[in-house]
Amino acid sequence: MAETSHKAGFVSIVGKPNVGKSTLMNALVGEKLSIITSKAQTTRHRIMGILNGDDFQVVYSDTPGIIKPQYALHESMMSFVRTSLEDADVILFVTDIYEKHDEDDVIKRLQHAEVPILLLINKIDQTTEEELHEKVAYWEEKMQPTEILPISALHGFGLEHLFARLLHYLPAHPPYFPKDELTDKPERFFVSEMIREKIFLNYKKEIPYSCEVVVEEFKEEEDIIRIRAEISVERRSQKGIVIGNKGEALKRVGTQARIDMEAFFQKKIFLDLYVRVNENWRTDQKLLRRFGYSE
Ligand SMILES: Nc1nc2c(ncn2[C@@H]2O[C@H](COP(=O)(O)OP(=O)(O)OP(=O)(O)O)[C@@H](O)[C@H]2O)c(=O)[nH]1
Repeated sequence: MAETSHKAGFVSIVGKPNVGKSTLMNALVGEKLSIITSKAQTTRHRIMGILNGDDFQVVYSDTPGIIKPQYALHESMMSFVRTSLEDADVILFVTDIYEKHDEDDVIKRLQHAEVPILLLINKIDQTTEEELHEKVAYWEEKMQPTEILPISALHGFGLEHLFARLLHYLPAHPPYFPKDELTDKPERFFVSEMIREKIFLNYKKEIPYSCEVVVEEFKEEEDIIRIRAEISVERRSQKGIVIGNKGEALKRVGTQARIDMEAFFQKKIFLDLYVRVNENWRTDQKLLRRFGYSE
């Protein structure tokens, strides 16, 4: 294979919260790298998912949903989106059939992009043809993207065509990463994300947004991985809720996360979970840095 016939590039997946960005990246990469829940703002980091072929390498970036920042954590989440847009060779702007037409803030960010923008209308499994036509017409007028593609990330509709169009726009370039690499994130990152996903699934209201997970210990032995992770909450009252009556709630989170980890690492997992109060960590720059919210 001649080096020049190889295509490689960075593809940024951006859009509002909950439109299906993580579902799309996982479907395109063929691995569950990004956690998915029905709650908005599940993704807090930029997560790269790399898809390798003989003559291509697509480096996808899943990013946090675009919001107006309300505290330091949000500022940091939005800085991940900004750098991801700056690096992009192709932008996948994901919207869905439910998104309200108030996206001017997002559109302003994309207006200066000098790379192709593929606008994806997701969740078409839940709409009618007529509604879809309306959405397409709306976006054509509002944003004039390079292409508009209707998809269903969850059901895999339209993804083959999307991939073909992506490859078309990808520049000729040698691979950026070794061909056996799947992501830029270390194992510990995925461990903390699996725990965070279970927190999102098991608690209500502000609790998921007030929790952060740090893996304090990750010890791989021959037949077992021993993991110790700490869940930070913002207030004492939240600690009680996360632990639950006789520790039952925390135990449930641990059990569910362990099952996912055993599937991911193909190894037995011993998981030890602690809860600690780190007051106002979402606004504390030092703690945010410790939790990995800086580039
Ligand atoms: N019906 C339907 N639901 C979908 C589709 N794609 C994603 N979803 C659902 O939409 C919800 C949000 O999906 P995510 O992939 O977490 O969305 P996101 O844009 O990454 O969300 P943030 O982390 O908030 O930015 C989940 O409940 C998904 O199962 C789709 O094609 N059809």
